[in-house]
Amino acid sequence: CWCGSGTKYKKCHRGADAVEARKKGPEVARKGIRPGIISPRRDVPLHIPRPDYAATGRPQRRAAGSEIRSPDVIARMRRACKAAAEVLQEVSTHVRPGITTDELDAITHEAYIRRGGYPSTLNYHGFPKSLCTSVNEVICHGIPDNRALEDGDIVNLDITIFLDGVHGDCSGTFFVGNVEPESQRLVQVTRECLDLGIAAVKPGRPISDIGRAIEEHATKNGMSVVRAYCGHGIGETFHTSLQIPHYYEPECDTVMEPGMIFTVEPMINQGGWGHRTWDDGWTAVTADGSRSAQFEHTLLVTDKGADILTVA
Ligand SMILES: O=C(NO)c1ccnc2c1ccn2Cc1ccccc1
Ligand SMILES: [Co+2]
Ligand SMILES: [Co+2]
Ligand SMILES: [Co+2]
Repeated sequence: CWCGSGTKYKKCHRGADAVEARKKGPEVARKGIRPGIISPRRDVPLHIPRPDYAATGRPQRRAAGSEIRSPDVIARMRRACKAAAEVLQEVSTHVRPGITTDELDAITHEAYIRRGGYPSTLNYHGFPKSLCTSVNEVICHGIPDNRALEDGDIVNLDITIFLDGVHGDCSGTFFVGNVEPESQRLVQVTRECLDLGIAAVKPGRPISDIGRAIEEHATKNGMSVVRAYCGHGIGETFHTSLQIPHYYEPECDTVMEPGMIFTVEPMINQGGWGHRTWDDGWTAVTADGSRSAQFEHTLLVTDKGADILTVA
């Protein structure tokens, strides 16, 4: 299934997810149409090295390899992840009521290129922009468009840079102007979920420890964990076959080992965990219209725990 856990369809969250969304009936379906307009794709100067899929949109299928990264890849990942964190920091300073998500995309696009990097999401499976901007009930993969951010919104900016042959991936959820307390609490709990998930990273322990720590904290606070999108192995490819569920999935029993590099990127909903996808094929929204927040880091497993790489 989607998260690679091999769970049978009837048990897998995607099956339950689809059933849940159908139960919601037409009022959810109507929301599937994008309100904004997407601008033409931005160019990347030819001197910028680009990933294999930049021209075709399709990443080369590679056999599942070792998840243990070489010292050379680790060194390059440290630089790419630092650059990603710097870009996130820089772009977040532009978040305010009135700016459009497309303008944020343009700022991000230039910030990557200024650092000699390629926007990893651009044309990744055909994704049309250099940044994901997920506003309010959008869970992830929001496409920048001419929608202006409004006072009271929350917006996740998901940054991934391809630099020196490797990908650095991080995201944060930011307040637009004055945000009401319930949404502030959602963002706070989501940041705590990321911190607790990373604290659970220990060599010798199974990957499922991460989702257990996150799900416990989210549900304790009356919130839910999105099940359809996971963290992932990352390095010379944007995604590897390693999946990191943010809910407790005992079947995800891969043992964490020093040298592994993956993201933890919990998406936490105010209401139920169900999602649906807009008709653009990318934008994921909560099935019940409640708000969703996300934070993401790329981290290296060390013999003591986790070394967070996406720090500016
Ligand atoms: O790890 C990610 N973000 O942290 C991540 C994972 C997979 N696809 C991604 C991202 C970001 C952007 N896309 C592009 C896209 C491709 C196909 C379907 C939907 C979106
Ligand atoms: Co699944
Ligand atoms: Co990301
Ligand atoms: Co990611």
